[in-house]
Amino acid sequence: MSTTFTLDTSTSRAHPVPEPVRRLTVPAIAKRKGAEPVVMLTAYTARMAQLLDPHCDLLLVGDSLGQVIYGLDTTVKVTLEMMIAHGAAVVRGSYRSVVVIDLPFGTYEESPEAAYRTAARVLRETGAAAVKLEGGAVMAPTIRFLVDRGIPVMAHVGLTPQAVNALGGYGARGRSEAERAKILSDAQAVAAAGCFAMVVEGVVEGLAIDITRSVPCVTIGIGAAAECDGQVLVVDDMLGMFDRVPRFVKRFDDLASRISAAAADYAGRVRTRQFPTEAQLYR
Ligand SMILES: Nc1nc(=O)c2c([nH]1)NC[C@@H]1CN(c3ccc(C(=O)N[C@@H](CCC(=O)O)C(=O)O)cc3)CN21
Ligand SMILES: CC(C)C(=O)C(=O)O
Ligand SMILES: [Mg+2]
Repeated sequence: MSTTFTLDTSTSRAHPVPEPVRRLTVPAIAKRKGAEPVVMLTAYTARMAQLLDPHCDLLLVGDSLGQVIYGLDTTVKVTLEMMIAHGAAVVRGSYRSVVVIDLPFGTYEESPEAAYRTAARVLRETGAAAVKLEGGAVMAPTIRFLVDRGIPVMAHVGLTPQAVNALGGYGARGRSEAERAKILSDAQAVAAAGCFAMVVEGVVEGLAIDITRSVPCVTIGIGAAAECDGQVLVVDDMLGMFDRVPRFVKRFDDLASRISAAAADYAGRVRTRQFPTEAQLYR
Protein backbone atom coordinates (compact mmCIF):
# COMPACT_ATOMS: atom_id res chain seq x y z
CA MET A 1 0.00 0.00 0.00
CA SER A 2 1.40 3.35 -1.00
CA THR A 3 0.39 6.75 0.25
CA THR A 4 0.93 9.95 -1.69
CA PHE A 5 1.56 13.13 0.21
CA THR A 6 1.04 16.39 -1.61
CA LEU A 7 2.58 19.46 -0.11
CA ASP A 8 0.34 22.49 -0.26
CA THR A 9 2.72 25.02 -1.79
CA SER A 10 0.21 27.88 -1.55
CA THR A 11 1.22 28.30 2.06
CA SER A 12 4.51 28.01 3.87
CA ARG A 13 2.91 25.57 6.30
CA ALA A 14 2.53 21.88 5.47
CA HIS A 15 -0.30 21.75 7.99
CA PRO A 16 -2.08 25.10 7.87
CA VAL A 17 -3.57 26.20 11.16
CA PRO A 18 -6.34 28.80 11.32
CA GLU A 19 -5.11 32.34 11.88
CA PRO A 20 -5.84 33.33 15.45
CA VAL A 21 -8.05 36.39 15.73
CA ARG A 22 -5.73 38.99 17.14
CA ARG A 23 -6.86 40.85 20.22
CA LEU A 24 -6.97 44.62 19.89
CA THR A 25 -4.04 46.30 21.61
CA VAL A 26 -3.68 49.23 23.95
CA PRO A 27 -1.70 51.25 21.32
CA ALA A 28 -4.51 50.63 18.80
CA ILE A 29 -7.04 52.03 21.31
CA ALA A 30 -4.77 55.00 22.07
CA LYS A 31 -4.81 55.93 18.36
CA ARG A 32 -8.57 56.38 18.40
CA LYS A 33 -8.39 59.98 19.72
CA GLY A 34 -10.79 62.03 17.63
CA ALA A 35 -11.46 59.01 15.41
CA GLU A 36 -14.05 56.20 15.50
CA PRO A 37 -15.67 56.22 18.97
CA VAL A 38 -14.33 53.63 21.41
CA VAL A 39 -16.95 51.19 22.71
CA MET A 40 -16.57 49.93 26.28
CA LEU A 41 -18.89 47.96 28.55
CA THR A 42 -18.27 46.37 31.90
CA ALA A 43 -18.19 42.57 32.16
CA TYR A 44 -17.74 40.38 35.21
CA THR A 45 -18.28 36.83 33.97
CA ALA A 46 -16.91 34.63 31.19
CA ARG A 47 -20.26 34.10 29.47
CA MET A 48 -21.17 37.79 29.46
CA ALA A 49 -17.69 38.58 28.12
CA GLN A 50 -18.28 36.11 25.26
CA LEU A 51 -21.53 37.84 24.36
CA LEU A 52 -20.18 41.41 24.56
CA ASP A 53 -16.73 40.83 23.08
CA PRO A 54 -17.63 40.97 19.36
CA HIS A 55 -19.30 44.35 19.84
CA CYS A 56 -16.78 46.10 22.07
CA ASP A 57 -13.27 47.50 21.86
CA LEU A 58 -12.70 47.40 25.61
CA LEU A 59 -14.20 45.25 28.35
CA LEU A 60 -13.90 46.78 31.81
CA VAL A 61 -13.91 44.52 34.84
CA GLY A 62 -15.21 47.36 36.99
CA ASP A 63 -15.19 47.46 40.75
CA SER A 64 -18.90 48.20 40.21
CA LEU A 65 -19.06 44.40 40.57
CA GLY A 66 -19.29 45.20 44.29
CA GLN A 67 -22.82 46.51 43.76
CA VAL A 68 -23.72 44.54 40.65
CA ILE A 69 -22.50 41.05 41.61
CA TYR A 70 -21.96 41.10 45.38
CA GLY A 71 -24.76 43.37 46.64
CA LEU A 72 -22.36 45.71 48.44
CA ASP A 73 -23.43 49.31 49.03
CA THR A 74 -20.26 50.93 47.66
CA THR A 75 -17.10 49.92 45.78
CA VAL A 76 -15.05 50.63 48.93
CA LYS A 77 -15.54 47.03 50.13
CA VAL A 78 -14.39 45.37 46.92
CA THR A 79 -11.29 43.17 47.32
CA LEU A 80 -8.34 42.46 45.04
CA GLU A 81 -9.28 38.77 45.11
CA MET A 82 -12.72 39.58 43.68
CA MET A 83 -11.18 41.67 40.89
CA ILE A 84 -8.67 38.95 39.99
CA ALA A 85 -11.25 36.13 39.98
CA HIS A 86 -13.67 38.04 37.74
CA GLY A 87 -10.85 39.52 35.66
CA ALA A 88 -9.50 36.06 34.80
CA ALA A 89 -13.03 34.92 33.87
CA VAL A 90 -13.51 37.89 31.51
CA VAL A 91 -10.13 37.30 29.85
CA ARG A 92 -11.08 33.63 29.33
CA GLY A 93 -14.40 34.65 27.80
CA SER A 94 -13.05 37.23 25.34
CA TYR A 95 -10.62 37.15 22.48
CA ARG A 96 -10.96 40.49 20.68
CA SER A 97 -11.49 43.26 23.23
CA VAL A 98 -8.80 44.79 25.37
CA VAL A 99 -9.58 43.82 28.97
CA VAL A 100 -9.05 46.53 31.60
CA ILE A 101 -9.32 45.81 35.33
CA ASP A 102 -10.18 48.33 38.05
CA LEU A 103 -7.68 48.43 40.90
CA PRO A 104 -9.85 48.27 44.01
CA PHE A 105 -9.89 50.86 46.80
CA GLY A 106 -6.94 50.63 49.17
CA THR A 107 -4.63 48.62 46.88
CA TYR A 108 -2.80 51.41 45.02
CA GLU A 109 -3.22 54.86 46.58
CA GLU A 110 -0.46 54.66 49.19
CA SER A 111 2.54 54.72 46.86
CA PRO A 112 3.67 54.07 43.31
CA GLU A 113 5.41 50.93 44.58
CA ALA A 114 2.21 49.60 46.16
CA ALA A 115 0.33 50.35 42.95
CA TYR A 116 2.98 48.57 40.90
CA ARG A 117 2.80 45.43 43.06
CA THR A 118 -0.98 45.38 42.83
CA ALA A 119 -1.12 46.08 39.10
CA ALA A 120 1.58 43.52 38.29
CA ARG A 121 -0.30 40.87 40.27
CA VAL A 122 -3.54 41.76 38.48
CA LEU A 123 -1.97 41.47 35.02
CA ARG A 124 -0.03 38.31 35.93
CA GLU A 125 -2.98 36.48 37.45
CA THR A 126 -5.65 37.51 34.92
CA GLY A 127 -3.94 38.00 31.55
CA ALA A 128 -5.60 41.42 31.17
CA ALA A 129 -3.75 44.15 29.26
CA ALA A 130 -4.30 47.22 31.43
CA VAL A 131 -5.46 48.51 34.80
CA LYS A 132 -7.69 51.43 35.70
CA LEU A 133 -7.32 53.58 38.78
CA GLU A 134 -9.26 56.54 40.14
CA GLY A 135 -7.85 59.97 40.90
CA GLY A 136 -6.39 63.10 39.38
CA ALA A 137 -3.14 64.99 39.89
CA VAL A 138 -2.42 63.13 43.13
CA MET A 139 -2.18 59.85 41.18
CA ALA A 140 -0.06 61.27 38.34
CA PRO A 141 3.31 60.09 39.76
CA THR A 142 1.83 56.61 40.24
CA ILE A 143 0.52 56.52 36.67
CA ARG A 144 3.96 57.58 35.39
CA PHE A 145 5.64 54.90 37.56
CA LEU A 146 3.43 52.12 36.14
CA VAL A 147 3.55 53.31 32.52
CA ASP A 148 7.38 53.60 32.63
CA ARG A 149 7.46 49.96 33.77
CA GLY A 150 5.24 48.66 30.99
CA ILE A 151 1.83 48.66 32.61
CA PRO A 152 -0.81 50.51 30.56
CA VAL A 153 -3.03 52.67 32.75
CA MET A 154 -6.52 53.98 32.18
CA ALA A 155 -7.25 56.92 34.47
CA HIS A 156 -10.66 57.87 35.92
CA VAL A 157 -11.57 61.46 36.79
CA GLY A 158 -14.63 63.47 37.76
CA LEU A 159 -17.05 61.39 39.82
CA THR A 160 -14.73 58.82 41.39
CA PRO A 161 -16.94 56.37 43.31
CA GLN A 162 -14.15 55.03 45.54
CA ALA A 163 -14.05 58.54 47.06
CA VAL A 164 -17.78 58.49 47.90
CA ASN A 165 -17.04 59.01 51.58
CA ALA A 166 -15.17 62.24 50.78
CA LEU A 167 -17.48 63.41 47.99
CA GLY A 168 -20.60 62.75 50.07
CA GLY A 169 -22.55 61.08 47.26
CA TYR A 170 -22.79 60.42 43.56
CA GLY A 171 -23.95 63.83 42.35
CA ALA A 172 -22.57 65.26 39.11
CA ARG A 173 -19.25 67.08 39.40
CA GLY A 174 -17.95 70.31 37.91
CA ARG A 175 -20.92 72.58 38.52
CA SER A 176 -18.89 75.23 40.36
CA GLU A 177 -16.06 77.08 38.65
CA ALA A 178 -13.55 75.87 41.27
CA GLU A 179 -14.58 72.22 40.88
CA ARG A 180 -14.55 72.55 37.11
CA ALA A 181 -11.01 73.94 37.10
CA LYS A 182 -9.84 71.23 39.51
CA ILE A 183 -11.24 68.38 37.40
CA LEU A 184 -9.81 69.87 34.18
CA SER A 185 -6.34 70.15 35.73
CA ASP A 186 -6.69 66.60 37.12
CA ALA A 187 -7.44 65.33 33.61
CA GLN A 188 -4.46 67.20 32.21
CA ALA A 189 -2.18 65.84 34.96
CA VAL A 190 -3.12 62.17 34.40
CA ALA A 191 -2.80 62.64 30.64
CA ALA A 192 0.68 64.17 31.05
CA ALA A 193 1.59 61.19 33.26
CA GLY A 194 1.03 58.87 30.34
CA CYS A 195 -2.36 57.19 30.72
CA PHE A 196 -3.54 55.78 27.37
CA ALA A 197 -7.14 56.71 28.09
CA MET A 198 -9.29 58.12 30.88
CA VAL A 199 -12.81 57.55 32.05
CA VAL A 200 -14.60 60.88 32.57
CA GLU A 201 -17.53 60.14 34.86
CA GLY A 202 -20.47 62.21 36.05
CA VAL A 203 -19.38 65.70 35.03
CA VAL A 204 -21.30 68.51 33.36
CA GLU A 205 -21.26 68.19 29.59
CA GLY A 206 -19.25 71.33 28.86
CA LEU A 207 -16.45 70.18 31.14
CA ALA A 208 -16.32 66.75 29.48
CA ILE A 209 -16.02 68.48 26.11
CA ASP A 210 -13.26 70.79 27.39
CA ILE A 211 -11.35 67.80 28.82
CA THR A 212 -11.70 65.84 25.58
CA ARG A 213 -10.37 68.79 23.57
CA SER A 214 -7.51 69.60 25.91
CA VAL A 215 -5.96 66.17 26.56
CA PRO A 216 -4.01 64.13 23.99
CA CYS A 217 -5.42 60.80 25.17
CA VAL A 218 -8.72 59.06 24.57
CA THR A 219 -11.58 60.12 26.87
CA ILE A 220 -14.29 57.59 27.65
CA GLY A 221 -17.45 59.18 28.96
CA ILE A 222 -20.10 57.93 31.39
CA GLY A 223 -22.48 60.72 32.24
CA ALA A 224 -20.15 63.07 30.36
CA ALA A 225 -20.61 64.03 26.68
CA ALA A 226 -21.27 62.49 23.27
CA GLU A 227 -18.12 64.32 22.13
CA CYS A 228 -15.91 62.05 24.27
CA ASP A 229 -13.68 59.68 22.30
CA GLY A 230 -15.69 56.73 23.58
CA GLN A 231 -18.45 55.70 25.98
CA VAL A 232 -18.83 53.17 28.78
CA LEU A 233 -21.80 51.86 30.75
CA VAL A 234 -22.24 49.25 33.45
CA VAL A 235 -23.63 46.32 31.47
CA ASP A 236 -26.29 45.33 34.01
CA ASP A 237 -27.54 48.94 34.02
CA MET A 238 -27.90 49.11 30.22
CA LEU A 239 -29.56 45.70 30.15
CA GLY A 240 -32.25 46.91 32.57
CA MET A 241 -31.29 44.69 35.49
CA PHE A 242 -31.92 47.46 38.05
CA ASP A 243 -35.04 49.49 38.85
CA ARG A 244 -33.12 52.59 39.91
CA VAL A 245 -30.23 53.73 37.76
CA PRO A 246 -28.27 56.98 37.43
CA ARG A 247 -29.47 59.57 34.92
CA PHE A 248 -26.59 58.73 32.59
CA VAL A 249 -27.87 55.19 31.98
CA LYS A 250 -29.92 54.38 28.91
CA ARG A 251 -31.68 51.04 29.24
CA PHE A 252 -31.27 49.10 26.02
CA ASP A 253 -33.36 46.20 27.35
CA ASP A 254 -35.52 45.27 30.32
CA LEU A 255 -33.90 42.02 31.44
CA ALA A 256 -35.12 42.25 35.04
CA SER A 257 -38.75 41.94 34.00
CA ARG A 258 -37.95 39.21 31.50
CA ILE A 259 -36.06 37.20 34.14
CA SER A 260 -38.94 37.66 36.62
CA ALA A 261 -41.43 36.47 33.99
CA ALA A 262 -39.31 33.40 33.19
CA ALA A 263 -38.92 32.53 36.89
CA ALA A 264 -42.67 32.96 37.47
CA ASP A 265 -43.44 30.75 34.47
CA TYR A 266 -41.05 28.07 35.76
CA ALA A 267 -42.45 28.25 39.30
CA GLY A 268 -46.02 27.94 38.06
CA ARG A 269 -45.19 24.90 35.95
CA VAL A 270 -43.34 23.16 38.77
CA ARG A 271 -46.26 23.76 41.15
CA THR A 272 -48.81 22.38 38.64
CA ARG A 273 -46.54 19.49 37.54
CA GLN A 274 -46.46 20.87 33.97
CA PHE A 275 -42.67 20.73 34.17
CA PRO A 276 -40.83 18.55 33.35
CA THR A 277 -42.53 17.20 30.22
CA GLU A 278 -41.58 14.33 27.94
CA ALA A 279 -38.96 16.42 26.12
CA GLN A 280 -36.92 16.79 29.31
CA LEU A 281 -37.15 13.15 30.47
CA TYR A 282 -34.96 10.09 29.92
CA ARG A 283 -37.05 7.11 28.90
N1 LIG B 1 -24.73 49.56 38.74
C1 LIG B 1 -23.77 50.50 38.84
N2 LIG B 1 -23.72 51.48 37.91
C2 LIG B 1 -22.78 52.46 37.99
O1 LIG B 1 -22.75 53.34 37.10
C3 LIG B 1 -21.83 52.42 39.05
C4 LIG B 1 -21.94 51.37 39.98
N3 LIG B 1 -22.91 50.44 39.87
N4 LIG B 1 -21.07 51.27 41.03
C5 LIG B 1 -19.88 52.10 41.02
C6 LIG B 1 -20.21 53.43 40.53
C7 LIG B 1 -21.16 54.22 41.38
N5 LIG B 1 -21.78 55.06 40.41
C8 LIG B 1 -22.91 55.81 40.61
C9 LIG B 1 -23.82 55.45 41.58
C10 LIG B 1 -24.97 56.17 41.76
C11 LIG B 1 -25.24 57.28 40.98
C12 LIG B 1 -26.49 58.04 41.21
O2 LIG B 1 -27.34 57.63 41.96
N6 LIG B 1 -26.67 59.20 40.57
C13 LIG B 1 -27.87 60.00 40.66
C14 LIG B 1 -27.57 61.34 41.30
C15 LIG B 1 -27.21 61.17 42.73
C16 LIG B 1 -27.06 62.50 43.48
O3 LIG B 1 -27.34 63.57 42.90
O4 LIG B 1 -26.65 62.43 44.63
C17 LIG B 1 -28.45 60.24 39.28
O5 LIG B 1 -29.69 60.33 39.18
O6 LIG B 1 -27.69 60.36 38.32
C18 LIG B 1 -24.30 57.65 40.02
C19 LIG B 1 -23.15 56.92 39.83
C20 LIG B 1 -21.27 54.76 39.10
N7 LIG B 1 -20.84 53.41 39.22
C1 LIG C 1 -18.46 52.84 35.65
C2 LIG C 1 -17.10 52.37 35.28
C3 LIG C 1 -16.30 53.44 34.60
C4 LIG C 1 -16.37 51.82 36.46
O1 LIG C 1 -15.40 52.32 36.96
C5 LIG C 1 -16.90 50.57 37.04
O2 LIG C 1 -17.76 49.91 36.43
O3 LIG C 1 -16.44 50.21 38.14
MG1 LIG D 1 -14.90 51.50 38.85
